[in-house]
Parts: sequence; C-alpha cells; structure tokens
Amino acid sequence: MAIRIHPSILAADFLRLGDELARVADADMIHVDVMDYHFVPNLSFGLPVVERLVAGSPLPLDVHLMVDDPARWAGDYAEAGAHSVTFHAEAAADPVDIARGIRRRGARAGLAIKPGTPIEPYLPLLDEVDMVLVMTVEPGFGGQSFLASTMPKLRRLREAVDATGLDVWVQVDGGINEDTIGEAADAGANTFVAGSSVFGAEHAGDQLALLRARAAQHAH
Ligand SMILES: O=C(CO)[C@@H](O)[C@H](O)COP(=O)(O)O
Ligand SMILES: [Fe+2]
Repeated sequence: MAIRIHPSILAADFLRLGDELARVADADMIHVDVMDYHFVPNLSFGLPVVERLVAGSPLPLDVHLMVDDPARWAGDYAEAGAHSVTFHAEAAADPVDIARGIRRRGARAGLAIKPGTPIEPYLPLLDEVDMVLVMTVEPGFGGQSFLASTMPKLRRLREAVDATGLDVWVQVDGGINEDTIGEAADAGANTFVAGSSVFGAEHAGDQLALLRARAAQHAH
C-alpha cells in the first residue's frame, strides 16, 4: 500500500516559507490548516494565502478546512487549485453536496472527523469522497499528543474502505511522529500529516524518511 507523508506548514517558519517548503521536497503533499476561530479556537490563514501557496509550492496542497461553514468555502479552495480539500463532517449539513462541489471543481474531496465523532454514519458515503481524515488530536493546534483512543475507529474505517474496494485514502492528523506513526499505520492509515515532528527536526528530509520507514513496517 502506498504511504504518503504530508508535512503541516502550521509548524513551519513563516518568515522563511520558501526555504521550509524546500526542506520537505521529499514529501507527497503540503498540508495546509485553515482555521477560522469559530470551528476551532484558533486562527491561521485563509484563501488569499492559500492562493499564493498554490502558485509557489513545488508540491500539491492538501487543504484541511477547520471552518464553521465549509459549504460556503470548500469550492473556493478547490477553484484556487488545492489538490485536495478536506472539510469537517461536524460542520457540514450536507457532506455529499460539499464533496460533489469539490470534485466538480477538479480537486480531491476529503471528509474529516474529530476524535469524538463516530465514523459509522459516514461509512455509506465512502464512494462520494477520495479521503477520510480521522483526527488523532482535537483540531485547533499543532504540537499536541496523539490520541490512541481513536485507533478502533480507524480500524473500522479501514475495514469498510477495503470492503468497498474503493481507493479512498485514510488520513491521520495530529501527534504523528516516529513513535506513533506505526500504530496509526497498523490501524489502517496510509496518509499521514506531520507538523512539528517534520519541521521541528534538524534534517527534515531524514525525518520524512524515518516516518516512511516506520509506517512501511506496519502498513497493510
Ligand atoms: O489540523 C491540525 C491541528 O488542528 C494539524 O494538521 C496539526 O498542524 C498537526 O500538527 P502536529 O500535531 O503534527 O504538530
Ligand atoms: Fe490538519
């Protein structure tokens, strides 16, 4: 199974963003956390910044929308050129409609759930999305500890994805480092967001290689 590592630029040095992107050239995509101070108690950046990132990033963008009104915003991020746009189920009255809008604009559609949100209601929607993100921390901040309590839900999702035969990516986000990535891979994740463990490393390229190797040891 392919393993993908997406460094989260929330942990990057924004004064030197071009250099920071060059440090993670071996990654698969760049994870971009959009926070609106309503869905989560933190504020990051929005569409104008993401438009600049699309223009300047050597890697495709994996946008994680932590916003109250994804029905209003998700299409705009797809239109701006994000490769993937992920929105939260908790903020979506009609997730299928949002996912279809993202796909119609040529991006991959991702559906995210917080640690306390059950996966069961969303399993019938798997054919409408390209990725499901199981948050392994409460969304809002980088640098938090991995919540192993989310692993049974991840296993359930992996079983359901395999049963459909669809190539839906299973993503984890939050507290992923060399000590936790194996457990998440073992539970069925194949797409890993890592912020502080990659950008906080002296040699980000070596850290990416270590994360890949640890995930591969546990991959299905
Ligand atoms: O979406 C989020 C947090 O809400 C994440 O993408 C974090 O940015 C990941 O950071 P680390 O836990 O890897 O430091
Ligand atoms: Fe994220």
